[in-house]
Amino acid sequence: MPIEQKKEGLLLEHHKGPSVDLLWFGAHVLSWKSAIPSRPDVYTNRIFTSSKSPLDGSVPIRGGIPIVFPTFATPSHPDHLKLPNHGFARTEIWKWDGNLIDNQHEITIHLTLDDTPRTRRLWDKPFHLDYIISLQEFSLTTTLRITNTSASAPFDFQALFHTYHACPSASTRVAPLHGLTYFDKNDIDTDGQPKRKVEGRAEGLDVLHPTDAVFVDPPREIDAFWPLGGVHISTIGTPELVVWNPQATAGQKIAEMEDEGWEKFVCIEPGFARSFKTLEAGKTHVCSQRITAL
Ligand SMILES: O=P(O)(O)OC[C@H]1O[C@H](O)[C@H](O)[C@@H](O)[C@@H]1O
Repeated sequence: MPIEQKKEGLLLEHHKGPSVDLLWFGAHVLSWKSAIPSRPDVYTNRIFTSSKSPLDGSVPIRGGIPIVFPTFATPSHPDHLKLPNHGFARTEIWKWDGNLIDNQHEITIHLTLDDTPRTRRLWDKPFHLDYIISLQEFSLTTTLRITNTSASAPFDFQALFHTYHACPSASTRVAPLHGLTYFDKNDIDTDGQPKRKVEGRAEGLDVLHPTDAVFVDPPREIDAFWPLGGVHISTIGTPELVVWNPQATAGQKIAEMEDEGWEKFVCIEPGFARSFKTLEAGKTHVCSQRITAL
């Protein structure tokens, strides 16, 4: 059965072995089990989800691929001030709109979210979201289409795939980011804003220290690599990239984080994390990430 519908979500099982487990709550991808071309029979989970995270919808999930929309982090935009951290897309119940593709090569499904009286109380804008999840033999693609369904008014949003890549954080590097400008959310200037810096590690960024960096205009092709593996990430429509790992001191204080959880992931988050996208009435913006297991 390539697509199993469960009460709480879906299990996608590709004909060649990989699988994805996701919830209706937040359209949250919890796991992606994939092999790599050089070892096609060995499946590992490529996405970290904290074992202490309740999955019953009572609180946002710690791990997986949270969908951030319509604000990133603590809201700053005047239209966003009633929104929770990272917005509401990760805590709303999404609808399954059926399978788009289900064959030997890929399984592609489509979920949707529309504004409701509850979302309008937090952010008074009409919208439609399409979330398309595509599982191939060695890759997972997540695509978010954001549509402004107003007949007349634009809105400003942020959106991002807050992907918790399962990896040994102490030996993971992310590249190529060398020479790029980033804003360091762990180093705040006297004006209360993250300091602007330039990434200097030619061998790749590491997260040996607490890292919360928002890169501007990153390359569309990024690698994360560690001694026994890696992922290649291709993005579309995402002008910024966040790399986040709290390390122990901050990590121990994070809600729903399992013990030493920060040693098991690096978040690599393409999207709008600093800038806002203005979407005119009736228009759609598409953000996408394709993650290939290496
Ligand atoms: O605790 P959460 O709302 O899941 O956010 C976790 C982290 O997400 C992002 O990566 C932000 O850049 C961090 O500043 C934040 O701490």
